[in-house]
Formats: sequence, structure tokens, C-alpha cells
Amino acid sequence: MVRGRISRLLVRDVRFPTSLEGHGSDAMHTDPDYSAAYVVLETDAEDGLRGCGLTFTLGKGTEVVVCAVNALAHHVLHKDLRDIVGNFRGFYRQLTSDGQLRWIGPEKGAVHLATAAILNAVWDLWAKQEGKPLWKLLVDMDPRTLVSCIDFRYITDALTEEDALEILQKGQIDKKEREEQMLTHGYPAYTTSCAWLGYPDDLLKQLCAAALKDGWTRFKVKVGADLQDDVRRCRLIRDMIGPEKTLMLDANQRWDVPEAVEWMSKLAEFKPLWIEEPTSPDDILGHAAISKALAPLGIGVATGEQCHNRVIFKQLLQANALQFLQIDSCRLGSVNENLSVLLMAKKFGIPVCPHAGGVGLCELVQHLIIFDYISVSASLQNRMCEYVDHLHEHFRYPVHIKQASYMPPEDAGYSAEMKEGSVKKYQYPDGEVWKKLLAAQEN
Ligand SMILES: C[C@H](O)[C@@H](O)CC(=O)C(=O)O
Ligand SMILES: [Mg+2]
Repeated sequence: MVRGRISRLLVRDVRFPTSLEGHGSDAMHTDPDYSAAYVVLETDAEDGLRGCGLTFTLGKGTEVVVCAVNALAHHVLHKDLRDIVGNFRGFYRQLTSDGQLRWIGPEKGAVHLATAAILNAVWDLWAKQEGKPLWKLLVDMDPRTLVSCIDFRYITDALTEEDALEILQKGQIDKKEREEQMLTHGYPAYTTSCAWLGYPDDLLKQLCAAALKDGWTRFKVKVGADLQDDVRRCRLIRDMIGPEKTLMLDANQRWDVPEAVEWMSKLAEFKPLWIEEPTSPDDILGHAAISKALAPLGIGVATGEQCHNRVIFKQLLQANALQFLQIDSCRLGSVNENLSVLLMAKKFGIPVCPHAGGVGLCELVQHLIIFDYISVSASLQNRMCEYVDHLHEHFRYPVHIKQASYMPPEDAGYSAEMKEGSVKKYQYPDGEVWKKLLAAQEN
């Protein structure tokens, strides 16, 4: 069924001026323009199917990632899709081991984001050719094939191929029931849309009231820039949602380790479930120290949206440094590397609560977490997937939220395909939106 040689790779720099209204703002990213390095793969198979993939970036960072995608393109061009997916572990390793590009990674930074964009497009194409949404392609795949997509290099001290196989084989039990449950009720979500750091209090109140009306029960608030502001905003949201609903806080790496502990002690009265990214995403022992200090206050540590690769996740797990693990469909090396992290999380008994939002992240990551529930974790305890209500209108197959849950996508593919009209309009710098904005800046 898998067919065709990759005949063309096209990558576009697509940016949305979200910073103009403070959407997506946090304590470190004060002017985020949600953007994507958007990849389209064409083949010589005469089925008209194209593989679409992206990685999430912010504004100017996109041009760097676009360059990296072009630099990696020769690995995928003229390859037979059968050869790629037939030896997916080998292909993943080929992309991440490019003798020259590896020097500016390895498996991190712009070159890894570019790897994710390309591989996301490959998975989209594969799922489209099989006529299934990606989550279903994964759910129906036999455990050995799933394991053959994973590069275990650097993680065998925490997860061996045999461990992975055992977890996936256990995951086959009652799989059909869990699939039915997902199709009926969806995967539980939380919203970050009400409380970006740049939003004034009036807007916070208005958005929170609307979210409560729509049935949301879990809310994330951005913190970390100013303690008095945080106290005021947390009080406002906690008063509106009441004591029973769930509140999470996100500092986006703003603090040093002792500062994180001290600051969170002051916010503990608002009963947050977790503090997300309290410090540098690379500081594994720092996260462990914060976890230990905040445990008596009933506050967990969540991190992952800027964890470069499976090695960082392995160490966070080994060091008891996190209580909630946040995979990201575009930061890690696509489905391949995310599979290894989902399996490690299962082995260490840590719940996965994916990072979404941005542009396209909700569309993609819903597939991974639905697969995780059906075939790996088999649990919804302490688990939820982030949702952000921005930019879905630019996708051909946007997410479908029902009663604060992600409903499993039905269309074939990885839901990454953008509307061509949107790509043209928001392409940087020559899309109509940017031409106007850039001209206005000059005057
Ligand atoms: C810059 C992004 O909007 C970031 O704040 C997202 C994030 O931390 C989250 O969704 O969590
Ligand atoms: Mg975050």
C-alpha cells in the first residue's frame, strides 16, 4: 500500500502576527508570533497525496529552521517511501546523524526542529496512503513494527527494546474498549487560552467566564514576571473557577532554582496542580530539587515543551525531576522519538500531559496522546492534553473539541495540512498580511 518516491520537498515560512494582541505571551516570550516551518512532500505516485508536516516556531526563528530543512532535504528526496518506513529506525538515524549537520545539534536546536518537520510530513503521507488518521495507524500497528520505528541509542539504560515490546504487548489488552471510549468521549483537555501573561484582567475575566460556560474545568495561568501580578491574577482565576476545578501555573523557565521554590511557596495558597518549566529546561537536577521542595505543598513539576530529545526526558525520569511529562509533537524528532518518550513515561509511571497550542501543535499532538491512552498508558488518571484556541481555522482538518475533550480525528493523515490560502496570505515576508504590516512599520 505504501508507494511512491519523494519527488519534491517544499518548505515555507508561515507566520501569524499573534504578538499584536498578546496571544501566546509568557514571562520569557513577550512577543510571540506563532509560526511554522511548513513542509510539503510530493511523490511520483499518481494518487495526488502529499505529506504535510510542520514544526512550531516563533517569528524570526522560522527562517533558521527553514534553512535547516533545506539542508536536510537531500536525505529524503528521491527516496522510496517504502524504504523509509520499512526501515524507519534507520531513516531516523540517517537524518539525525548527518555527518556535518549533526555538529549543530546533535538532536537539538534548529536542526532537530527541522528533522521533526520533515518526519511529521513523512508520517502524514504514510497515514494518508493507508487511509487512516495517524492515531489509528499507530493503534493498528503491531508492537514489533512500532518498536522498529524507535532509535534506542542513548536510552537503553532506561528502556530496552524488550521493555518497549512488553509494554506495547500489554497495551493490546482491552485496546478495543479504550478505542471505543475515545471515540465516544474523547481525550480530556485543559485550556491555556484565558490567561496569557500579556492579557489585561478584564480580558482574563471575560475569557474565563466564557470557558466555564463551555464546560472547561482545567485552566493554566502564565506566571513568573512579577509576583504581585501573579498573586492578583491567580486569585482572580481561582475565585472565578472555585476550589474544585484544576489550576496549573507556567513560568516558562523564568526562575533560578531557589527563586522558583520561594516564588511558588507564595502561590501555593491557590492550590496549583503543577508549576510548569520553573527553570532552565536543561537543568535536570534543578528540576529534581524543585520537585522535592514543592512536594510537601502538593505542587508537582511539569516540563517538556523545550526538552530537546529523549535523553533529557530519560534523565528527568531517572532523577525524579518531574511529576507530569509534557511531550511536544514538533520539538522531539516526530512520532519516532515521541514513541520512545511515551514508553519511558509508562515504564517510570509518570503521566504524560502533552504541550499543545502554538500553531498546529493541538492538531498533531492529539494523535499521539490518543494512541498513548489506547495502546500504552491505558489510564486517564492525572492526564490531560493542553488546548489553545488559536489559528485552527488555517488547517484543513482542525481539531474538534467536545465538552473540553479532544475528539479523535477521522480524516486520514496527521492533521498537519494547512489551507493553501492561509499559507499564501501569511507567508513571510511576501504574504499579503506581512506586506501590509511591514509597510506600516516602515512608515
Ligand atoms: C510562547 C508560547 O505561547 C508558550 O508560552 C506556550 C507554553 O508555554 C504553553 O502552552 O505551555
Ligand atoms: Mg508551557
